[in-house]
Amino acid sequence: MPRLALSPEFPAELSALAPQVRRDAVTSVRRFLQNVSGAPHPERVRGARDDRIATLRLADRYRGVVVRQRDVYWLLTVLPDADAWSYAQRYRFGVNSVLGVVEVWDAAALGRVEPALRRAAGTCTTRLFADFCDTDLAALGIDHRFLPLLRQITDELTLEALEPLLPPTQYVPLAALARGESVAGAWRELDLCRAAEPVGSVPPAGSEPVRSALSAGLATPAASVTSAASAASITSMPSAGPAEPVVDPDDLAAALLRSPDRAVFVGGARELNHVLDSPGWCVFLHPPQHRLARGGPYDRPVLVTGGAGTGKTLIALHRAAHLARGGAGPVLLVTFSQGLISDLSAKLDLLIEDEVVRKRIEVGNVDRLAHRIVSEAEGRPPVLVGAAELTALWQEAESGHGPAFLLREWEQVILAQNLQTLEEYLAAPRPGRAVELSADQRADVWRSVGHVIGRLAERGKRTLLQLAAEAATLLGQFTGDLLEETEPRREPYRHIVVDEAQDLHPTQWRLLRAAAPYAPDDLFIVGDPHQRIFDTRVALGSVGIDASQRRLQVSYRLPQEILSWGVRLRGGGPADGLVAGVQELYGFRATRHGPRPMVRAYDSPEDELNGLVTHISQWLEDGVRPGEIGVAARTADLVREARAALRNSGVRATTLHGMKGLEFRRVAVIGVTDGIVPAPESLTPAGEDPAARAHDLQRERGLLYVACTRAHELLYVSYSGRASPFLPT
Ligand SMILES: Nc1ncnc2c1ncn2[C@@H]1O[C@H](COP(=O)(O)OP(=O)(O)OP(=O)(O)O)[C@@H](O)[C@H]1O
Repeated sequence: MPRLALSPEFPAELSALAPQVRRDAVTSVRRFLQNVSGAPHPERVRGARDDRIATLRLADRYRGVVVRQRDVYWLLTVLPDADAWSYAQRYRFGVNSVLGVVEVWDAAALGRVEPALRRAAGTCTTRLFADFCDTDLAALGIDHRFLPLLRQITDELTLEALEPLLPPTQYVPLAALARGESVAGAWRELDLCRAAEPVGSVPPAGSEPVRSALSAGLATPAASVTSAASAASITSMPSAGPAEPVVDPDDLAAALLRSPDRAVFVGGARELNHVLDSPGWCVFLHPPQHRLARGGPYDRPVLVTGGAGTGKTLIALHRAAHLARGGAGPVLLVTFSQGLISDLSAKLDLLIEDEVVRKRIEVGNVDRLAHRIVSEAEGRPPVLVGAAELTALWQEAESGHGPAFLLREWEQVILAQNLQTLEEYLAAPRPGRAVELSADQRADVWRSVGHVIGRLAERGKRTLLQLAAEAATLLGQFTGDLLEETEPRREPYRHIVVDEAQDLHPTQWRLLRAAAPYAPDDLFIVGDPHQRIFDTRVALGSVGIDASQRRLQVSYRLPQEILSWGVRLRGGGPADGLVAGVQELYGFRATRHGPRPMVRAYDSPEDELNGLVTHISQWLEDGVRPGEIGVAARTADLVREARAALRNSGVRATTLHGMKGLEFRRVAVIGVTDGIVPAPESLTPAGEDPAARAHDLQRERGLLYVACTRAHELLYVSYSGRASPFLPT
């Protein structure tokens, strides 16, 4: 029986075919898998660069292109006959000698550019890689067949121009060397392209240890398809020195298994259907995503940070699925809003076929969790206080400071540090609060807070943060020291996976920490401090979560043009929170190019709305579906006006806050006007607290950045009158 692996391009090409051709092609692939009569057989391709390449007739005038080795077939694409033959003649395939992953070379294009490269090199004496001998390059997995061409490269720009023609595992270490990295540094970058931690892997001499703080375990197979890298077999060289991984370049099956972004094995018709019917992200993970989602068990909590569109949510989904398959206990996947809960639940339904496994995962947010715990403990649902009522209470309690100041002090200093007594408050640091308070002033504030808490208690009402704090205390009582060792513990979840972690308050973190036992794989957290849209900045260490950190650098959503513009908009500067210290956007990059963001100035708000309608109509005429378009504005009024102007179009309009976690093909952000963004009413007056105002400004910037980074194809931004000061010039 043949062993069949599919590449991500195959389902994509297949779905673009006419229905009858598609049906015939699927039937042929099924027959091929079952090795029954009528199954297509491999036919050699004349002029192919790789003698393992063949075609399979899958439908009338359509062929699949395969790389085969013994009983292993890697089905790359399906194309009309002539295109299939030229595809087969264009590429060659290899195995990276260091990582053991498959590599696809655009050999025809490289052959075409070679004369030009040689000519350019003839007029120049410098060579980009002159300082590195062939042995250095071999240690970085550079294919020896590429060396003659590589030796002609004179500068970084030429190397960049070659990037689309090279496998990433060749380009990444070369780009690192070109940037001035040492061989060891380039090796570390290459090592990030692994989909699983190798057993017994050591870097070349002279490099620092690169083994992650995470476990070195290989991945567990997914339930339905044999996940690549799950059976990665990197053997250790039987030498006297430390174990070096040895890759067998002729073992295609092992290489495919190590390449979860390039191949997935399907064992039967059901698995074939699952791969063909699921979106690509369900099946093919990029190596760093695979390594994080399927790695472990992790003996400490894990925190994954990364810019917009780096796949954090996908990793969280795959991690939750992986943990649920492990079956150790219930999994909670935490996200931010009700809308995102439905979105993630629907994605989990797509990702997990097995109902029993799916039922092990609950998707929720912290408020819901707190509500449930307190309801169960008290026997009735808690009553929440409304914003207006709370403001009135702070006004009533005023002690020389306004309601906004007091609320911030309560939430960001007192609740954040769980301060229980005046003495604790007097001794507590007040990070992020610029206005100094004397001991007497603190005592006044404490009295005001006590007043509000007392009045709330009299009315039987609570804020969401109070609810979270109470729920954490209740869980602490269930699981605390008072229980006998033998008593079953009462944490409701075995694993918690947190998405959009940047906006959680310390009190909410305490609740989550209390909701899972201290055990391997307890907490897996993903977030981006640059996308924070609420005023919470917390280092996880300060709430008892000692997480090991991983960072993602590549955005798969954004074209480079939107990414670079967004980074300038965000300020590019560091952001604090989640980890101790600050996070930079440095190194954040995209994998593709697209149009530059369109920034349009209008004379009046009416003209601006007309401009929006014109652009959206054009997009719809271009064939973009309404559901693929997102419109956002800072204020609810502007959103209402946009909805009215776009009525019946089916296009979604929401606030900047509402864009969090979403993704659209095209995005229009309107009203990016001075006086609207940043929203004046959400800024603390500079005279009241300059540090709070600076934080407010950063938060408003973050909000605009979040909305603008939702587009994976096109971004349109407009304003009327004077532009928002946040817009890059
Ligand atoms: N393995 C993959 N296969 C297919 N598409 C992918 C993959 N990884 C990422 N993407 C693309 O990138 C998009 C962004 O992924 P995701 O929403 O998980 O990123 P994120 O880091 O959570 O983004 P943000 O922080 O901006 O909300 C996906 O919707 C998808 O279009």
